[in-house]
Amino acid sequence: MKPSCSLPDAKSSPAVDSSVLQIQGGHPLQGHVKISGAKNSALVIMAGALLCSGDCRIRNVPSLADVKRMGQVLSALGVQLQQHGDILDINASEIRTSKAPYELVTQLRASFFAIGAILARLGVAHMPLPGGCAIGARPVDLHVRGLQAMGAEVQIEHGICHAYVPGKSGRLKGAKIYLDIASVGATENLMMAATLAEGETIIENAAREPEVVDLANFCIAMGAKIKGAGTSTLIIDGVPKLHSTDYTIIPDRIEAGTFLVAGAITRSEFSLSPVVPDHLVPIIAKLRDIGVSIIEDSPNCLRIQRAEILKAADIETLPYPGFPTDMQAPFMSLLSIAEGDSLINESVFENRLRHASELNRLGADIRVKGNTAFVKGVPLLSGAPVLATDLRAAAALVLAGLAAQGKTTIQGLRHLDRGYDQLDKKLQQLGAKILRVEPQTPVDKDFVPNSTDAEQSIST
Ligand SMILES: CC(=O)N[C@H]1[C@@H](OP(=O)(O)OP(=O)(O)OC[C@H]2O[C@@H](n3ccc(=O)[nH]c3=O)[C@H](O)[C@@H]2O)O[C@H](CO)[C@@H](O)[C@@H]1O
Ligand SMILES: C=C(OP(=O)(O)O)C(=O)O
Repeated sequence: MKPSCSLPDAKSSPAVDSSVLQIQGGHPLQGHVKISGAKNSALVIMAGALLCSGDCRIRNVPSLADVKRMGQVLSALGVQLQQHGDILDINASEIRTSKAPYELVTQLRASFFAIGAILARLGVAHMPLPGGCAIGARPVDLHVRGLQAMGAEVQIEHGICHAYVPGKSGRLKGAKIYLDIASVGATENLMMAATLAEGETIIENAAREPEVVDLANFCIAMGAKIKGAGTSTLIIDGVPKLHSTDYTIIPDRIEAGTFLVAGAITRSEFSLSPVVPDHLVPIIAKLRDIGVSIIEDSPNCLRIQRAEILKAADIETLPYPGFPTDMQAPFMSLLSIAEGDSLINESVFENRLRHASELNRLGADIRVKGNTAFVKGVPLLSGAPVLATDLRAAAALVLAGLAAQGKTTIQGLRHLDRGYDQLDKKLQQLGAKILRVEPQTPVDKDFVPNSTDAEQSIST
């Protein structure tokens, strides 16, 4: 592999956040959309490649700002990366430094998940506290306590988590770990650390998300000994070394869910693939409660059918296989135009309802108290300027804009671009009137609503 990194450096990334999305709502979607690889798998599997002393080829990598930044984190550690389309080659045979750069790590959450892998390889790691969506405090205490249980000395000072493994071998030791919360990131971080530890690690109350299983399968493909992935007990037998592999990431269930909601909210019929229907069970079940029909065209292809009436439904977000917190905001958009009153309880993150007030700008009737949103369905939304406050809030506003009468302008696209692979382009291909306007781009006259557009309604 050539000693270079083909991912752009952070400074050369475009200042995407000054651009806006303009949406002319009320146009039904049709055709087929291709679902990209899962963001939350890609990011943690890139961290997992640090465990391997040889080449790793990762396929179906989505094109996302977070993936670029994660690539830059690895590159800053001295790891070799090469990208060709959706294939990413990573060679971590040499990790030159144990210090991850603050400017990059603080831009995403998953960067912190690499501390376990760095510690397992080098016996020392210095990792700034992470960034990611501002949806709650998001501490890393479970990650730290798990690493300590495996024999690491860990201290957080001046915003940096310093960890080292005392003793000659520099290897972490297998341990029994109980997670107070079934944290996705802590499960992944500790699982990676345990693959190269001495002896057996048991993680109880482990997260069961498909992305955790994907990471486990990737590690197993490199020779790790992991049992129980997808259950709440993980048993990892440490090995001294992991070998090269060629691995394909699962489809993104949250992107697929977002397109299903796009179909429901615009009362459209189209198909999407590839998907793993099993990963979408809680999302499809909730859409069916709301009155949306979804059929399997083929084993990995779903078709959403035009919804006649959208009915209110209650939602409580929960760890997998419960309803995913990452789909809560998109469903809030959908329920805002359903018939009747819905109650949404966000129980995973303590501050993840900020999109409610932006949806109200579009004419929704949502009241928030604590972690609960009371959604009174309205017959119609109407376009307005809105601001995205986090990744899924951005998606929710795009969906609401597709359904609203007239023009919606969305700012804060840096959130959207962190986690959706060209959402606007994919929607355009389905027939949506959506346009990204860069600061220097003259405004497209077609997107200035005229009376015909403004009068057009997608209501039944
Ligand atoms: C990059 C990535 O994969 N992000 C996903 C991951 O985030 P992430 O791994 O950060 O989410 P967690 O599962 O860890 O968080 C769940 C809850 O546990 C709490 N907690 C977590 C760790 C800890 O040490 N202490 C603690 O108290 C969090 O504040 C939160 O309230 O899972 C979330 C829950 O499905 C998803 O919304 C994110 O999209
Ligand atoms: C919360 C999310 O991402 P992150 O954990 O990367 O902030 C998300 O994907 O919705």
